[in-house]
Amino acid sequence: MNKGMDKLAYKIDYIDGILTFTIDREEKRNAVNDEVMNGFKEIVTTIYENKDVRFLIITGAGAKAFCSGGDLSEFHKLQTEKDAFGMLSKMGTILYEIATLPVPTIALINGTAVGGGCEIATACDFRLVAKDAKCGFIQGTLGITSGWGGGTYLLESGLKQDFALKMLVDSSTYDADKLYEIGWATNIFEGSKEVALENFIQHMRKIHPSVHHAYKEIKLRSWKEKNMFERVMEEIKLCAKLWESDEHIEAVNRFLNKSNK
Ligand SMILES: CC[C@@H](C(=O)O)C(=O)SCCNC(=O)CCNC(=O)[C@H](O)C(C)(C)COP(=O)(O)OP(=O)(O)OC[C@H]1O[C@@H](n2cnc3c(N)ncnc32)[C@H](O)[C@@H]1OP(=O)(O)O
Repeated sequence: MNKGMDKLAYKIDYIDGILTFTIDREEKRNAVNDEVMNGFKEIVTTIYENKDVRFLIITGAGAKAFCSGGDLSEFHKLQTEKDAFGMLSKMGTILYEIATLPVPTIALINGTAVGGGCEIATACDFRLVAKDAKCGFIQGTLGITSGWGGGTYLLESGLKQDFALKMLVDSSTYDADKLYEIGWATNIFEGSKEVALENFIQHMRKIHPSVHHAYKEIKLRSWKEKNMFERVMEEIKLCAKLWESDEHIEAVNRFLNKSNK
């Protein structure tokens, strides 16, 4: 790192066909700011330009959090529905691009995944969840709904409809065992996340990439038929409307004031 320069908010590693994107803001529980969004955009471009990439892994730095959602201190400055829609639709579009990549995507959930963090994980094809991690669509506690399209991915994820909708309306966190029981977690792991990942992909690795691309195409064809992108954008509009509400503004102020004490 150059002297005087801030460290990047994310890391991108590439080893042997595996591209790993790590949100690197441990001190903010890996909250997504504008720089992280741009990093996500960068990996989408990298994957389309580099045919050697076979898997995308998304994870968070440290052991505490996978991702705590949008950076409340940064995005709280957005005051109008229009401004909120600008930020939400930027990330929502990037997340849709990630969700529609031709390679398998894996959320390696090393710790808490809440709010937008839970949306990022839900947009991935698979979720490997650390035994002590808690995850949830907690947006309701802030007086808003999921704002990056995660509600739509969840409702299309094949989870029993009542479980999926309950996760959204509950707005609370679930532990790893419960997440596995309802089908949101693909696997639960204890110990090293790298080992958990290796165990998970060891069979997939032996399969030719064209087979993976074909299966993703089948999945994504059905999404296109269901107008997923349009539905994601409608979801984002609903969140942008609630963004201006007193309830949202007060809830975020409460969180930020508590954190600053
Ligand atoms: C905007 C998009 C929207 C969507 O579309 O879904 C959302 O994502 S809304 C949801 C936003 N996320 C949250 O409401 C989660 C807020 N964070 C927490 O509830 C907790 O921090 C935690 C994730 C459960 C972790 O708790 P803990 O381990 O006890 O850590 P602290 O609470 O002490 O936090 C440490 C440090 O990190 C800062 N922090 C945490 N999350 C965020 C965040 N989302 N944005 C900005 N900053 C965040 C927190 O303020 C602390 O900072 P300092 O006080 O400076 O140490």
